[in-house]
Order: sequence, then C-alpha cells, then structure tokens
Amino acid sequence: MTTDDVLAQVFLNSFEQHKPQLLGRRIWLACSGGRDSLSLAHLCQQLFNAGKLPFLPQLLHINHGMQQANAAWADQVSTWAQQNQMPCQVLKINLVKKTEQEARQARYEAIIGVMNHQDVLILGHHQDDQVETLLMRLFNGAGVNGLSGMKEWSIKSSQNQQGTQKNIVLWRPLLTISRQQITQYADNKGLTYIDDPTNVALQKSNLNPDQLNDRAWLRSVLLPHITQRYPKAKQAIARTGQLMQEASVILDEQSSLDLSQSIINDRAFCSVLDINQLTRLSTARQSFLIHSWLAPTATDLPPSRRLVEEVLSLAHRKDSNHQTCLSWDSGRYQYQIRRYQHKLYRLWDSWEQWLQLAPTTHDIHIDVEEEIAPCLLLKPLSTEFEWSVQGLTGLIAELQQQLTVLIDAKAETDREDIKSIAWSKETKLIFQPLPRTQKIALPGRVGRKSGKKLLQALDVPSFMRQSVVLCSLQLSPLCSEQQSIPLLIITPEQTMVLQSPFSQSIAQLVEDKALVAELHDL
Ligand SMILES: Nc1ncnc2c1ncn2[C@@H]1O[C@H](COP(=O)(O)OP(=O)(O)OP(=O)(O)O)[C@@H](O)[C@H]1O
Repeated sequence: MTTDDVLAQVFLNSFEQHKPQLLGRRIWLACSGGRDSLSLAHLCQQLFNAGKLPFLPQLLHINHGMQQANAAWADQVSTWAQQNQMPCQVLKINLVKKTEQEARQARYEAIIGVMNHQDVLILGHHQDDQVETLLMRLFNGAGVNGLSGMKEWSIKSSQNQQGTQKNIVLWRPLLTISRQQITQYADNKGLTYIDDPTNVALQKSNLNPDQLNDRAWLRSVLLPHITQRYPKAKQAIARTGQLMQEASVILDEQSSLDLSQSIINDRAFCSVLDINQLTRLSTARQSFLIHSWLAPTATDLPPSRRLVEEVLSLAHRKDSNHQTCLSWDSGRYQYQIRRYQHKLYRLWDSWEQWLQLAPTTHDIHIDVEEEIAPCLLLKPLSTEFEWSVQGLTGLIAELQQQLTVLIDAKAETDREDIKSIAWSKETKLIFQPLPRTQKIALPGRVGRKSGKKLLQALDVPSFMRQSVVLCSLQLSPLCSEQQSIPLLIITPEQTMVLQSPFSQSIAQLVEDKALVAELHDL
C-alpha cells in the first residue's frame, strides 16, 4: 500500500467507527495551514470528491496575531481553500499574554465560539504529537489517565458567561500515522504548507536548545537520541498510550461503581460521601475515588496527589473534630472539603457562605379567605440558590381539617395536648430559624432536646446549623410553649416531621411529595 492509501484507509476506518455519531452533525476542520492539518484537509477533499466521504468539513483557521507572519498564513489557508472549493472561516484573536499555552486556550475558545453544541472538530494530531504529549505528561508525573494521551474521539465542554454548557467533539483520525508518513503525503501531493518556526527542528534553525519550548525540545533534542538507541521507541510509546487508554476505561468504570455505592447525595454544589462505604475499599481504590470525586466534570482540573491524601486522612480521622476545612480550586469552582460524623462533604464555597444566611421568618394566618401562595421562600432571594417549600395550600387545608376534628373530639379526650387546642383568627403557621432554646421531641426518641444536642441528634453538620428552619403551629398570640406546636424541621438535607397531633397527616403529605422543601442552584 502506498502512503497515500494508508492515510486514506486509516481515515476511512476512523470514519466508519464513528459514523453513527458523525452523520447529521456539522463537521469542521481546524487548519493551521501546517503540514498535518493541510494534508488532512486535502485528504478530506479527495475522499469527498471520490464519493467515499459523505461530507466536506468547513475549515477553521485561527490567526493568533502572535507573529508577523500570521496574517500571511491566514491568507494562504483561505486561498488554498478557495482553490480547492472548501468552505473556510478565519478567526482573528487578540492574545493578552503571547504564550503557547494562552494561544492554545484562546484558539479553542474562539473555535468553540463559532461551533454549535455537538458539532465535530477534526484535528491534525498524529502519532509523533501523541508521543511528545505522553513524554511531557510522564515528566510531570501523570497517572494512568494522563498517560493515555490524546483520545481519537473525545468531548470538550465549555461554559459561556450565562452558564450554558456547550459540548463539542474532538476527532483525531490520524493518531496512528507518523509525522514522516504525513510529510510524504504532503510532498506527494505537492502541498505548500506553512512551517511554524517555533516548531521547526533544531538542525534547521539556529535556535539554542534553551530557547525551545518543551515540545520542540522533545522533538528536536530528546527523541532523536532515544530513537537512535531504540529505533521503534515512538511506536512503542504510542502503544503504551493505547494500553493506558484501555486501563483508564477499566479504572473509570470501577471508580463510577465505587462512587455510586459511596455517594449519599450528589449535587454540583454539595456532594456527600459515606465514609463507612469509602473505607471498605482498598487504599488504591479509595484514592482513585477521591480523585474522581474532587474533579467531577471534564472541565475540572485534576487534584494534586497531596490534596487526595489530605482528604483521605480527614476521612480516616478517629477524633470528633469537625472544624477542618480543606480548600480546593478546580479551575471551575472553589470547593470546601469538610467532614461531619461519617460523611465527607464537597461544597461550593459560595454555598457554604449562603448556608450562613439566616432563614426568613414567615407568619401565615391559616384562617383567612385569601389565597395562600403555594410556594414559600425559606431564605431571602439570592442570585445563586433558591430554597423553598412547595405545597403549603395542601398543608394548611390539612391543618384546618385536623383542627376541626380535634376540637370536636376535645370533650371526650384526656390528652392534655388535644384539650388545649383552640382555633382562632390568630392561629398561625410559622416558619422561622430554629430557636436554640426551644425543646423539641424527635420522632422515635425519648425526651425533648434543644440547641446543640438537638442539632446533633438531627445529624446536622456544624456548617449547616444556621440553615435549620422550624415550622410550627401557633394557636394564640399570647402563646405559651404548650400552644406552639412544632410540626416540622427543615434542613438543606432533610425534612423531618415532628411528633404532634398532626404528624400522621403531615407525614403522608411528605411521603406523597405533596409537601416538599426544594433547594437548587440557579
Ligand atoms: N492556527 C490554527 N488554526 C486552526 N487550527 C489549528 C491552528 N493551530 C493548530 N491547529 C489545530 O491543532 C492541531 C494541533 O496543533 P499543532 O500546534 O500541533 O499544529 P501545527 O503543528 O501548528 O499544525 P499542523 O498540525 O497542521 O502541522 C493542528 O493539527 C490543527 O488541527
């Protein structure tokens, strides 16, 4: 097979493999005008003209504005596209810091900016790029996932300023093709490609090795030494990457299983792990689970080994110190990692601050004709979170009905709590921050508790204690404690029906989800 045939075959195999996800989507090709992406563009055009490919990708070229030559390169790509009847769009970006890293980041942002959700972007990465990537990651101490290198098919997510997520697919069909094969293809086809001087091999330039960026140094200095001794080293390194990719899939599957068995509650702003479940796993699985838990989305940065160890030692602590708070900036969110009893919490910083805001007090007369809003905000309106109780109308109707029944039954009962019940115009349903001195009987427990002891019995972590709401029924304005009947305790994690003459019917409302407290981020 000629090199041209090999390239065509490898591309078409990759196309066949991903065909179900490709058809019906818009396909773009990131073309720097360099040898690799220009060869790829040429290959697509040839296969399309030969009727072997059902689409012609739209070329996208980014003018980084970093070097004087950049504008000329943009023109060169546009002209080539025009001559070859390929659609092409040039995007000019303005870099604040003119570094490789910035340029790459800004390039992706610009590209994603013009693409639609679920569009596919073809990139010209090849085997030599993969080898360089693997070596750079190895020298930075990467684990199995990092050493898997670039994936042939992967999802890149980004969020716009309104918080809407856009996912695009990165497709790298030439990852098994060497730079030499691509060069041969480009030469065979007489392609006039751009040679970026920052990428050019040392022997071609007068650059001092110290001035080369890491990738160029690996390419021009280190790899020639390695391949002199190990001629097949590049293929071998790429194969290791492939094996790591397979291992990484297995690890991810195991870790999702472990996570699903240890997770108690999983919301973006508050995720809770069961320490008892976690510590049943082997040490290696615990580390892996914590690593994945700290970086829940592909856009979160991977946490350092040290942080994973600190979180694990927090989980393994035997004392009852609940003050420790570890900070973690994942690049996307600022998190706090805390422990309470046998639970580990991963909280958004902003949620922890919101938790410290006092709940709003609401007095609702239950004997009024006017309509009652079905939803009540438990905390003042915030731009980030909303905490509300839904189903108040049903609760009040139930209370009115129960009160009528109880008042009718008063004459025949010996129960003090029922004897004291009266229903007046002043009877109110009150939602308020849990008063620290009020003694409350919890269902299924003997005696009444108040303050810290009550919160401990409720299993409310110290950082959530400002956000506990008591809902009670106040029978008359000059209410002795007897006449204020605690009905419910609502925390951000649970709604607990308290012992009262109304508990059965309220519990039913809660079970039927006709009365619910809802907390979500906006
Ligand atoms: N300025 C650019 N405009 C559009 N796409 C780009 C640009 N620079 C890089 N890319 C895309 O990213 C891939 C990898 O980037 P890399 O820096 O290795 O490219 P390059 O060496 O400059 O160009 P090529 O890979 O085309 O020879 C390229 O193959 C190409 O698909």
